[in-house]
Amino acid sequence: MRLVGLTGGIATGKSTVSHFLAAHQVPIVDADLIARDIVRPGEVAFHAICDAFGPAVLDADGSINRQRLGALVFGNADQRRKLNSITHPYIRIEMLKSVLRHFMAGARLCVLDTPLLFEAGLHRWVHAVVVVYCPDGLQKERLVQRDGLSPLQAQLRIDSQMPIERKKAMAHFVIDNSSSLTRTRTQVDDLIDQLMPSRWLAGAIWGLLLLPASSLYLLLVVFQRIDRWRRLGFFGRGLRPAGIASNAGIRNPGLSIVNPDLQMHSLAPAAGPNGF
Ligand SMILES: CC(C)(COP(=O)(O)OP(=O)(O)OC[C@H]1O[C@@H](n2cnc3c(N)ncnc32)[C@H](O)[C@@H]1O)[C@@H](O)C(=O)NCCC(=O)NCCS
Ligand SMILES: Nc1ncnc2c1ncn2[C@@H]1O[C@H](COP(=O)(O)OP(=O)(O)OP(=O)(O)O)[C@@H](O)[C@H]1O
Repeated sequence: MRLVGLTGGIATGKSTVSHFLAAHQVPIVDADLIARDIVRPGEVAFHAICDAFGPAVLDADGSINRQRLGALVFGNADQRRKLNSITHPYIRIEMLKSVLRHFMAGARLCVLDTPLLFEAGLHRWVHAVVVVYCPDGLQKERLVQRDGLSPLQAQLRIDSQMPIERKKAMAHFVIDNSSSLTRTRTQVDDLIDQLMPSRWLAGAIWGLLLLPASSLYLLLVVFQRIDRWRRLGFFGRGLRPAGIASNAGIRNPGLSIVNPDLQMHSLAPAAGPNGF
């Protein structure tokens, strides 16, 4: 299977290109979707985010308010680094699991749709990098229009990433998405012709790597299950979920948190003097 990294700047058109790729039955591993899954209440990164950012980033129903967390991290490099250091390890593991699943299912090509491919160093792990490009003026215009942001908010998001011109210079392939969707689709069709490995090559690699790939997949699943049990305290006292251990206000009895995972742990034995 050939692994391709698809990246670009925010709102330069990665999802648009992914959509065209998916129409060719190419499997897509979407880092933004994974990033959303792992921060749902009770999921792996949720407690760590509560711990690091406090109750200000929670909604009344106990879920993370993405708009507020976004306002904190876009425009503040330290806060962004803090959020990335929590989420990125989990995103990487989920991406790897997803890649392995597509490999085991016999996919010949798999695309990692990852806005921060270069920033996170993931470009080193793929066969080729495709950058979806449009000039930054147009990027900002599309971002403002799509997300209803002010020009300043849009600029802060754009400035949180490596400049699109630099990404373009580092790409193996560039898809210019600054004109019509039809032109973009034509470029995607050409790209697939160039990137799709032959059946015999993909089949030979599949035969060779199926056993190690499935073993690695199984290991990751077991590792994650044990980690979850450990965090839930199934091994003796265990580790308290991060959000509860802090003095960031999560234990404030006046705060309405309906996540059962959190409630269960708020009944855990009293913490030591430093909260642990
Ligand atoms: C900050 C958050 C809460 C904002 O959520 P929101 O729903 O407003 O945006 P969404 O998740 O749809 O992301 C939109 C775009 O913002 C850009 N973006 C997201 N996170 C980051 C980041 N940490 N640094 C730079 N750009 C980012 C990407 O281009 C992404 O496509 C959210 O993006 C998040 O949890 N980010 C951290 C995880 C991450 O790095 N995600 C990117 C995938 S690797
Ligand atoms: N060729 C095009 N012509 C006009 N509008 C476009 C074109 N390509 C994308 N758009 C619009 O630009 C916006 C951004 O595109 P898209 O959502 O695909 O970007 P993205 O890179 O996936 O964004 P993000 O980084 O936030 O995930 C969308 O509203 C989309 O409809």
